[in-house]
Amino acid sequence: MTHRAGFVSIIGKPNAGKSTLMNALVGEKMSIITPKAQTTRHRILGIVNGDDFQIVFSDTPGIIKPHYALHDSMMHQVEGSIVDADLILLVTDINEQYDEQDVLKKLEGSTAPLAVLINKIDLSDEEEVRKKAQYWQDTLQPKVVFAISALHDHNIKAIMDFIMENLPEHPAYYEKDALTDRNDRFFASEMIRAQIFKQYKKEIPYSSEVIVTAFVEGEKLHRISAEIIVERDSQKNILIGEGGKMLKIVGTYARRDMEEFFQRKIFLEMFVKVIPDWRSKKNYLKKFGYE
Ligand SMILES: Nc1nc2c(ncn2[C@@H]2O[C@H](COP(=O)(O)OP(=O)(O)OP(=O)(O)O)[C@@H](O)[C@H]2O)c(=O)[nH]1
Repeated sequence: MTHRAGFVSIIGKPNAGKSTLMNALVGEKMSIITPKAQTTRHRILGIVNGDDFQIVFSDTPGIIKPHYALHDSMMHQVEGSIVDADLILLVTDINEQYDEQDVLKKLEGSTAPLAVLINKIDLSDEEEVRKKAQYWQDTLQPKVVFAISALHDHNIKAIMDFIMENLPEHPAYYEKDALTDRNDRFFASEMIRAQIFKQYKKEIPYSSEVIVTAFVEGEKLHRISAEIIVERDSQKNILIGEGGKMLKIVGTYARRDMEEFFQRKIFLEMFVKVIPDWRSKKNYLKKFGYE
């Protein structure tokens, strides 16, 4: 029996719907999804296994011009995933105003087969889809252009078929029961970060990082301790809120998500810590897992 396996990179601008697509393709809630741009900070692998195939998806941070060392790391992860790719899925929001130069630049020199996915077509009409499809065909000459809605599972099957047709012959890269390269600590910290993105306005989410400092597994209960790092005292105060009100909301929702994800009761404690300008400091970024 021939076996197929390969790396499929999902790239695009912030907020295009990359994480939503990855979760739809993998069938698991692997990447956190929020209405805010730049939610995803790490490359996250999502693996789909069959008897004679293994697809290794990479969800990647949205492509932007870097303003902090943190962004440099995020963009390196995108570049790495393009280099590794056997196939590239470029996700673009149908309502994007032809402003994707940074994305096109990243793709220069890449020889992997490319599919352009015009996403969120549920928010548009046929005429616009036709125009955009033509634009992408002319601009990048991809192997194929799909009009999709990641949120509503529209045309996901067609993407899977395209991937299967273009997957190289290769042995599996990961164990056949692996779903991701990330561990439970990572997913726990991401679930807290998702709530920070959802509960606060602009500044706090982008200035926050979450580190799980302890993860003790029990048969009935997991005990999880986490630190939330912010850049300034003022942010710490906002994050905690009056009498701890805001932090309690974050904790409550994050705990619920964790209980669903891990299928266990969760005891969660969180501490807020200030590290001035951590986003610009290489040593802290390294410590937080940004290479
Ligand atoms: N209407 C509609 N909304 C969508 C669709 N796909 C994604 N969204 C929404 O778009 C927003 C961004 O989705 P994400 O999947 O987090 O986008 P992303 O590209 O991973 O974002 P970054 O992490 O910033 O790179 C969320 O509010 C999604 O619910 C779609 O097909 N239709």
